[in-house]
Amino acid sequence: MTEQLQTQVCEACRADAPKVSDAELAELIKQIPDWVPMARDGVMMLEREFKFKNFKLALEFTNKVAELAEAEFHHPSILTEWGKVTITWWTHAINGLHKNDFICAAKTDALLDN
Ligand SMILES: C[C@H](O)[C@H](O)[C@H]1CNC2=NC(N)=NC(=O)C2=N1
Repeated sequence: MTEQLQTQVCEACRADAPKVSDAELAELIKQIPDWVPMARDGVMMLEREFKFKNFKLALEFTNKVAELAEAEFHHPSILTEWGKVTITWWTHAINGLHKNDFICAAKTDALLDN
């Protein structure tokens, strides 16, 4: 579980896929420390706010996340505002967190590097 998340790819979302355990979450979150695990309506999610100087930069980042989502065929909630983008990852098929969500959160962070 400690292999670099950024280098991994998502697997197909299956309804019978296992949710990450509390122990796995505690381990995986170490690689994505800026993300906040949270429960909304009983569904575990990972959320992070990204700050930008204006709306144009926020939108450019939004589009990069959209391309990532399509490449991995795993899609987040994206809230795009002036100077801020809030990304929330969870797996709809299992109503909770799958390793895919951690991989995509790590890949989202990597979008800031380029
Ligand atoms: C049909 C189903 O929506 C697809 O297999 C994919 C699309 N993208 C997805 N994204 C996320 N976050 N969770 C899913 O379960 C999911 N399923």
